[in-house]
Parts: sequence; C-alpha cells; structure tokens
Amino acid sequence: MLATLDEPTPVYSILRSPAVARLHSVTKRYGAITALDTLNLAINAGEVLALLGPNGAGKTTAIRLLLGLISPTAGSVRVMGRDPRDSATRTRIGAMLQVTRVPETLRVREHIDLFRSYYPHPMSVAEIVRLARLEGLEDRFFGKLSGGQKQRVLFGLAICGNPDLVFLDEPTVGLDIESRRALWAQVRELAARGKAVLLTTHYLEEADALAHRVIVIDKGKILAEGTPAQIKTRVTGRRIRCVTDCDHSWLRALPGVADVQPDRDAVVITATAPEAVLREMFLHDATVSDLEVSTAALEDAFLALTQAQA
Ligand SMILES: Nc1ncnc2c1ncn2[C@@H]1O[C@H](COP(=O)(O)OP(=O)(O)OP(=O)(O)O)[C@@H](O)[C@H]1O
Repeated sequence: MLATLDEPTPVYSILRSPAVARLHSVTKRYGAITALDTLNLAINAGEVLALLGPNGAGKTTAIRLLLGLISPTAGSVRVMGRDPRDSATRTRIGAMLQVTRVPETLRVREHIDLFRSYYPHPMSVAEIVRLARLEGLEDRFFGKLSGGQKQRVLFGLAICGNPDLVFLDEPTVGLDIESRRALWAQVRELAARGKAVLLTTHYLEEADALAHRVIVIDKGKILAEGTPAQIKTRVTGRRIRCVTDCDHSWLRALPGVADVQPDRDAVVITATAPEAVLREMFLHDATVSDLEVSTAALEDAFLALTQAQA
C-alpha cells in the first residue's frame, strides 16, 4: 500500500531492513585534499536519506563512490552487497544528477523509450509517466518544456530501470515552491514503494519535509545523524526573536548563544538555554519587546553544527 503524504514510512521499519548501500570507513583523497575521511554511511530500503553539508563537504564524492564512478582511497563501498561498478548492480541504480543533460530535440516519450532500453527489467511507460507526472507531455520536445517539466522528465528517466536505489542530487534547484512540493510527493511515493532514496539538497526545508533520516557532513566527516527532529534537538536550540537595544556582539558572547542575526528591526538569537539568555537581556535592557521564542528549525541546527566545526 502506498503511504500518503502525511504518513511517511515509520522509521522503525526502515531501521530493521538491511542496508541497500553502504560506505564502510571510506576515505577518498584527491592529492592533498581529503574529500571523505573514514566515513560510514548506510541507506535502507524505503528510506529517504538526506545528505546535508556546506559546499565542498564531500556530498558529491559520496554519491560518485556509490555510483561506482570513482574508487575509494581506503575502505569499502557496497551497493546491494556488491561492488557498485558491477554491471548487474548498476542496472538497479537510478540517478538524477546536476550534470544530467539530455538532447533537447527528442520527444519525452522517445527519451523514456531510450532509457528503458538500457535496463533488463524497466518500469512500464505508464508507470513512469504516472510517477513522474508526465501525462500530456509525452509528445513534447524536451527543449520546449519549462524548467519544472524538464526536472520531472529527468526524474522519470532516473526511475526508468525500476531502480532499488535512487540518487537525487539537488533535484528541485531552481523550481518554484509548487513544482518543488509536487516533486516531494513523487519522492515520497518512491520511498513508499520500498526504494532507497539518497537526496542532497541545499533547501533545509526540503530535507525536513522529505527525509526520514539526515546526515550532516562537513570536511568529509559526519557531524550529526538522525531524524530531522533528532537533529533539531541535537542543538537543543531555541530561536528567540525580539526587538532590543542589546549589542549583537554582547549577545553573541552570552553563554549558550549559538548564533545572532539581525532581522529587519529585530534580532534572531539561537540559544541552547533561552531562559538564561532572556534573563540576561532583561537585566541589560528593560525595553525588550515583540518577543517570540520558538523551536530551532533544521536550518538553525545545520548552521550551529557546521559553525561549531569551523
Ligand atoms: N576531481 C577532484 N579533484 C580534486 N579535488 C576534488 C575533486 N572532486 C572533489 N574535490 C574536492 O573534494 C572536496 C569535496 O568535494 P565534493 O564535490 O564532494 O563536495 P560537495 O559537498 O558535493 O560540495 P558542493 O555542495 O559544492 O557540490 C572539495 O574540497 C573539492 O574541491
């Protein structure tokens, strides 16, 4: 049965299933640069795993290793228990990468037929069209489609082989919020069908909405791993927004303050213990106003984790 938008696959059932792909103590060096440093990572069936990290963290390197495009300097890479470079393994993987380019002068249906021909057990055309929401676009030239429609075609091509493991490298970059949400629904449906999905994104809202599990990496190492909710509590951060005369550098120096950012005429403070920060602020400035205290967003957690590392 397919899960609905509001009912993601329960995490406990994902954790019981065997890993579809695994990086075991993987180090990857490019000359003097260590892109990945003894990294362990597993992706499970029915799971959307989001890999988050700042530029140069090692996300693309991890995906390229799992796709069998590069070899590790040390450690092992396994996809469905085998070397990802095996041709039998490759036919069970689908990828929508930022570098994916397809000819503009073929029709959508021709692209689907071509990609299906690469695989021994492709998904049916009707299923691809339905999952990628390409109804009515089959006879259109790829080059004449809108950005959102093109992304949907690339998503459709990534699933042509009925893959067990799907890589989505920033799949919604440049899309408007409506197209982005539509693609999220498609990704959820893939996971509900038991596919393992590895997603990289710079939209933390996307990881929060979509991922069963998030791994934050920086400089080739894992900084945090867990459900989006667990990552958020990892920083136990709360967000304080208020209007105050307190100096920002003074606020930054208060114990437990992770971040201070101006927000129009107000200030947004991320802090582990908001009560203590507020006590100090009220002692310092009795005119504090427009006060709001809320739970940290994934974005706050991500910033706190990567800034702590820096
Ligand atoms: N072919 C290569 N030759 C040399 N260095 C490389 C190569 N590929 C990646 N690197 C370096 O390895 C590190 C990790 O890069 P990687 O592309 O995996 O990061 P990323 O997390 O995907 O970054 P982004 O979000 O910017 O795409 C970076 O320092 C990068 O410059």
